[in-house]
Amino acid sequence: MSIIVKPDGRQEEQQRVEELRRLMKGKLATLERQTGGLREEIVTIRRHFWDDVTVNFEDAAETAETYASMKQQAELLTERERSHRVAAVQLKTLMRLMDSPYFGRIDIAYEGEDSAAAQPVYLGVGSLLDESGEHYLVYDWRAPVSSVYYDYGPGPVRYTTPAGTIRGEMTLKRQYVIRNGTIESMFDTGVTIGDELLQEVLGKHSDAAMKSIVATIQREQNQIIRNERARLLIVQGAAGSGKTSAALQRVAYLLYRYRDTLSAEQILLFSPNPMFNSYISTVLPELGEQNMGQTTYQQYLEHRLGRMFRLEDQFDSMEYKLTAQRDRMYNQRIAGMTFKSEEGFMHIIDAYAKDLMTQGLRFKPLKFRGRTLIGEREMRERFYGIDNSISIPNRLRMMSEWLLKELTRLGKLERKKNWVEDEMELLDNEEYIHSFQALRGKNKFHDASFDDAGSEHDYLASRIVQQKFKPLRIRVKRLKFIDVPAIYKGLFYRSVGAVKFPEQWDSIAKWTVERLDEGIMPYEDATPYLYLKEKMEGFHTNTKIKHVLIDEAQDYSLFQFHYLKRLFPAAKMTVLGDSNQTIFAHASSGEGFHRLSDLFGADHTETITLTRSYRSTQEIIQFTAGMLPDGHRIEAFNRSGKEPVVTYVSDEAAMIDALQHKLVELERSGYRSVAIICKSAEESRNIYERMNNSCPQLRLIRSDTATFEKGLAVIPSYLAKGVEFDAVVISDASSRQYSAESERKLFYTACTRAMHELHLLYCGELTPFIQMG
Ligand SMILES: Nc1ncnc2c1ncn2[C@@H]1O[C@H](COP(=O)(O)OP(=O)(O)OP(=O)(O)O)[C@@H](O)[C@H]1O
Repeated sequence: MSIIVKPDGRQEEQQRVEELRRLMKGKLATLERQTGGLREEIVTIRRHFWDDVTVNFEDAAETAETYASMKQQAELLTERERSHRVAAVQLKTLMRLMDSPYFGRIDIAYEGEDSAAAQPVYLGVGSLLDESGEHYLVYDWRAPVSSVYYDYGPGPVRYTTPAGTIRGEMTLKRQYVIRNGTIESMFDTGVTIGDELLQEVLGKHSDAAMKSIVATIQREQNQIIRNERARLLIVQGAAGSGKTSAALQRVAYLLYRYRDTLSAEQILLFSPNPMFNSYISTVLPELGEQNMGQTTYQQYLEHRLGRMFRLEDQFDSMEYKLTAQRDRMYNQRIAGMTFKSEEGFMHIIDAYAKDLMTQGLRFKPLKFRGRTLIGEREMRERFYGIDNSISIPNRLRMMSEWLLKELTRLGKLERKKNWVEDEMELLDNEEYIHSFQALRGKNKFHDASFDDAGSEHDYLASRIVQQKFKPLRIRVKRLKFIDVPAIYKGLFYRSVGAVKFPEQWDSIAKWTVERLDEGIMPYEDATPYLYLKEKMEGFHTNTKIKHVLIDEAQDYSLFQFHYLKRLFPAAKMTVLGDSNQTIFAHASSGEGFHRLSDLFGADHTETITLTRSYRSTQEIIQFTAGMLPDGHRIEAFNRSGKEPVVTYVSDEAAMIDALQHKLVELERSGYRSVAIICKSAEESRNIYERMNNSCPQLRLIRSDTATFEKGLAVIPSYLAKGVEFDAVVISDASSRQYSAESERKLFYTACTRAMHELHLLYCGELTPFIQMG
């Protein structure tokens, strides 16, 4: 039987798998030989590179000959290296396909063909060609034709290729579970990818890392993965609806679709915390792609701020919000966090920057050996003496040129100072010889006289001054003569004018200035500060990045989105979030996420909403949806499990006992990951310390935890976002912990981390967010 003919029954299908595996084994053996041979060749060429090159620079002709032979050798090496890379990629693809060559099949009769002539298209995690290299035995899941598998059921279909739209009729849609070359199950399905397979995938216990979902991508997720039009793609999706999964599949898709022009380094993912990075890190390599760049907004801010300030951690500000209610500044601080993250504050900074065009810019005097060389006043006068229709960044560049010239002039005067003589005496012989040679090179000695002391003295003096002035010149070139902290503080001394500031603005302003004076940058000030800084200096944009993906986007403020948009002007943005999981203080309204569509304008924006949730059992989804006013919109995937269990405990000691009991019970049930989710880091630490002795395998997750692992963990609610566990125990679901409206979403986020079982303990009164039926 030929492997490109259409098999019908299971036996024929199995035969096809076997034929494919035989073919792959043959290909593997050839490729292994080829890569081995190429590797040896490369090593040999590198080792003997110069043996085969005739080096002769005696005259122009010989030199040209030498270059030509070097070029030839280099080209040979490059060509072998390229062949090796290509073969290595093919080898990896084959190895991936070996166990499970494909997961789906669609039979398509193209427009004008009889449906009996429908040809099968098999889909796998890579493509496979037959021996002739002309027919696809397996199509990559990202190939244009593969989209039909995700978008349609049997009936009329169409898909887009770079050459245009293709229409046809799907006569069969089949799914397979193939392991170790054996078809374990196989079923024909309708429009959506069959529930059976999803049931099986979702019913499994969790892994230490996220899995790829290629075989079961749902139609609406496919819209996210393959979207190429939108400059801004907004994905609003319920907890567990596959936003992160779809985002990662999208990266794999883009890398395939634009493989000649797009590389993994040109894609950047902003994720919520370092542990999340580890959690998702295996998905792309599993699909045969390199991981994209990953960062957190916090890391990005730190990188931009440099060492000027100690940046407060986003999680510290969250912890403050959750635990510092008794702090005298609490209400002001929270109001300040919200205000500073709104678009309105950005406009205030815009207006301030406009004022700075004519007054108020602050400079740092250029000092040398304790003396002021160029004072702030002189700089200010110079700056405001320049035509004020010229933008601030351009004027600063002009200032920088002027300052450099001034430094050259002042440097000449400096050479005559006593300190230069002192330094000269300390010079060692080497320095002298070096200057002598340099001077000879410059032809500064007259008549080749050896001891032109005057020249040598001047030269050494100028070198000494030059060296000592070097840091000053670098500061000037880097525009470090602008006093950005003072300018930012100036914002808080301004009269409030017509703008509507929060009532407590005076104390917020005072508090902010005090923090900055202490060298601390509050988290909520970091973005406004950098925005203002870049408005002065000119934006340091990164045009290399072509795609920015922002996960857990509900926790970003509109201000942050504007800032990111400016930093990556050449990038398309994919923004994924769930406003029901907005938990950070600076984004408490979820406003940023709601108003995102204004960022690029309606014409460049597309929004996709995911309402079906896959992570948790029906029972858990129903229970958690009840916590939300719009919870009825969330659709549960049809997978049943145990009802969530709410247990009353009399006091804290009883809570610890109950937690221990639950952990033992859940571990016995065979779950691989169980988390005790607490509201704050403080509560997590407390529980961990009390349970650590009797449960040594328990792991405490903190904001700097870098790896996600299976097992038992205690974790603060806000660090658990984005990840999932087989079973979750909420340590304290009492109204004492969760009753304010702002805590509703936090509680919802914590509960929706559970895949199979959810347990809640409470002491005193139960949180009002739970509706007991
Ligand atoms: N099409 C699918 N096929 C199989 N599994 C899926 C599919 N979509 C989502 N899942 C699974 O559902 C779970 C939740 O997915 P994911 O973490 O991507 O959701 P999310 O929307 O980012 O969640 P949250 O907002 O709660 O962090 C994961 O275990 C994922 O593998």
